[in-house]
Amino acid sequence: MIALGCDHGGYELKQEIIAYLEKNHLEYKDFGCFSKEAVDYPEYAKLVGHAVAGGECEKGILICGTGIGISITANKIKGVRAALCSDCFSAEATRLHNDANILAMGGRVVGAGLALKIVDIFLNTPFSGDERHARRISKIED
Ligand SMILES: O=C[C@H](O)[C@H](O)[C@H](O)COP(=O)(O)O
Repeated sequence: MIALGCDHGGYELKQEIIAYLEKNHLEYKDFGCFSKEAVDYPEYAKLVGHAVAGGECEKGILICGTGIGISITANKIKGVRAALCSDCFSAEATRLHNDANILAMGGRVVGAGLALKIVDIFLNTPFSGDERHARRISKIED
């Protein structure tokens, strides 16, 4: 199950991601927001962050205008490793090296074509399992 959340700056891109997930028969839970009306991104970062950290959802995707505020907020929740990505290399590396469990993007930064490629890579790249990366992640958790 993939947790989705956004603010008004990420709403349109989230709709594109929902279409992608549905096309690929991937289960998701949408925590809002549900329109382009202005809202406060910390509310949605909190909902998605807790859903992922608590185990209700395996991964999450958060989108605000830049992806910055929503990722800053999500990373304050213990157990969340949110990665702000605007390129494919980072999306792959953060899964391989950081075992990131939330992808953050900026709806005002990346176009839908690139964003969907980033989502695809993020969802389909496993953690490498390398000892050095596991050791560093455990230091994050500490
Ligand atoms: O980091 C914050 C996000 O990019 C927000 O989406 C952004 O600050 C919202 O800006 P505004 O209220 O001007 O639409």
